[in-house]
Amino acid sequence: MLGRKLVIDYSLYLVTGRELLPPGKDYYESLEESLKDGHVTVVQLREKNIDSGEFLEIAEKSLKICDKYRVPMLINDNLSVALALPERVGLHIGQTDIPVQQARKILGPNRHLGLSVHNVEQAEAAVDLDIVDYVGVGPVYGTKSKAGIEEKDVLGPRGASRILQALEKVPKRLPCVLIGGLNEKTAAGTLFGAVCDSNWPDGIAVISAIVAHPTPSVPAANLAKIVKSFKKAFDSHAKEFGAGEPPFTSYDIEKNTINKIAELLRFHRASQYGPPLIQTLTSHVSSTLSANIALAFSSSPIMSHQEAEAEDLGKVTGAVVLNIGTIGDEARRGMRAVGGAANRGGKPVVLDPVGVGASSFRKGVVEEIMNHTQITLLKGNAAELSAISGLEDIQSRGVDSGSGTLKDPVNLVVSMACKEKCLVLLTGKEDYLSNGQHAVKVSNGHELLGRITGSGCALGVVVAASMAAACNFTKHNKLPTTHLGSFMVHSDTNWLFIGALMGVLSMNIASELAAERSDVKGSGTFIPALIDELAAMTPEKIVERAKFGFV
Ligand SMILES: Nc1ncnc2c1ncn2[C@@H]1O[C@H](COP(=O)(O)OP(=O)(O)OP(=O)(O)O)[C@@H](O)[C@H]1O
Ligand SMILES: Cc1ncsc1CCO
Repeated sequence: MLGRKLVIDYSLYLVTGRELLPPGKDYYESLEESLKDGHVTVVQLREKNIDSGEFLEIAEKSLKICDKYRVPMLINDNLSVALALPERVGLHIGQTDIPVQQARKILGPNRHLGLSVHNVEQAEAAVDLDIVDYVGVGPVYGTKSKAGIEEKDVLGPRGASRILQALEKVPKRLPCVLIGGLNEKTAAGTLFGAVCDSNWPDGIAVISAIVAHPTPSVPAANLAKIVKSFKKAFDSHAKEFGAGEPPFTSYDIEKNTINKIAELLRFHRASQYGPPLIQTLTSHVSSTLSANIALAFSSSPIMSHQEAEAEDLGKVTGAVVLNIGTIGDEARRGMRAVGGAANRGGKPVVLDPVGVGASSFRKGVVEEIMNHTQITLLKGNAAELSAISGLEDIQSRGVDSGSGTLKDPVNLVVSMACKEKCLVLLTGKEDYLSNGQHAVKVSNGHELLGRITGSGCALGVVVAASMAAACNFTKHNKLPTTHLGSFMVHSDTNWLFIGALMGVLSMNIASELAAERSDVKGSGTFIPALIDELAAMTPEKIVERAKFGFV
């Protein structure tokens, strides 16, 4: 690598866009307001359709403002404008601009040079060349400032994460900035979502969220806070566990687990917060059973998938379930709105990717959901989780567990939890739950659960209700938490994990008690008995019957 002088903090990278200014707003005034509080860490001047003379004039005036606030400046595309400015002004180029090797040759070794990359191949090429100082990775979402972006080119956090993985190969880390559609709503989930095995984004590049705002210092401060929280949570976590591990601080999760579960169920049953509202977007097959199961488990179901009411409901929900069982266009749109509202409110989100391995349509839907929403818990049977993880040892033919057995279920849940940065619950005869550091195996349950339709879907609702209870519990006991999208980093113990485990145990122990009843003759009579036994579930029954262990 060449020794360059300028060291840039990429945390909040402002890209200018005079065409996006609110009516009547002066460009220089907007730039000064954006920088004055010290939140923006670097500025890129982006000017389209003007000649170099005018660009240089704007750049010279902009540089005065940047210098005043000690913020480094970069020029977009225009090599001659960059060269006409002092060497401390860098250049950012795209894939269709002057080839990067030539740009470096002309700029010399010391001028800062950035490159946009849109896919893994371009990222690998940038790494191999070893002549740029950082890359911009995007577009993460479709954006107003770059018309003509097609859906297929939009990376989403998961696509960005794949590019970060490719960048990781460089001996000296190549910094990277996420760009495209980032704003106060998308920033946190995107930063976390783009983290891969041992690489992470250095910051976010923002255009319209700042430039189009009448008071740009406000979004600048909010966005800087989000990046700072990400870095704080992520850095301390990464030091301890490595970049790809999810940011949970559950060091003492194995201690007194059963007592914690009992304490949480006691709190949930008597909660002064009232039954948590569980918004469930689910199949028409599972809807009624899931709603009754939620009621039996001291929760309040609402089975709405309407986009139009997502924001209103988001203010009052305790948790949401996104179940793709019989998903159509309306629910697909609804999931985007409901998932976004839940993430912004810090509410747990359960994803049930029903039958995901059965069709490419379902695969696409799940990929889409995981891109627009930060999932708190991913729940699936062996075929479903294998399909998502890319394992091919189990072929999915439908929506039920079937007879698939996995060679290494513990490794599957642990690695998926690390990769997807969420809790992962694998269901079947035995259930496995992991947060990426710990994995627990639950052996409770009854085979009748496998002989009724929608038991897995209903379990998703019970787990969501249990995690909503965990959130109320931490709030009630004033346990310190950090809200970052739907991530909740608990400094004491991971109550979301405890909550999810409480849900799994409650449902499975209820199934055993139901199956033992003399009035249960088969799967038909089992369903009402299961609802009754879940309603009658107590901390004592869980303590007495729970069969689980850390594996
Ligand atoms: N043979 C079994 N023995 C014990 N418990 C079981 C058995 N089969 C399923 N279960 C339990 O049933 C619940 C649902 O898991 P399952 O894997 O059947 O979900 P699913 O395939 O998603 O179901 P569905 O698609 O019908 O909703 C889990 O709690 C699981 O432990
Ligand atoms: C049978 C069935 N078909 C689509 S969803 C569903 C319920 C189990 O998930």
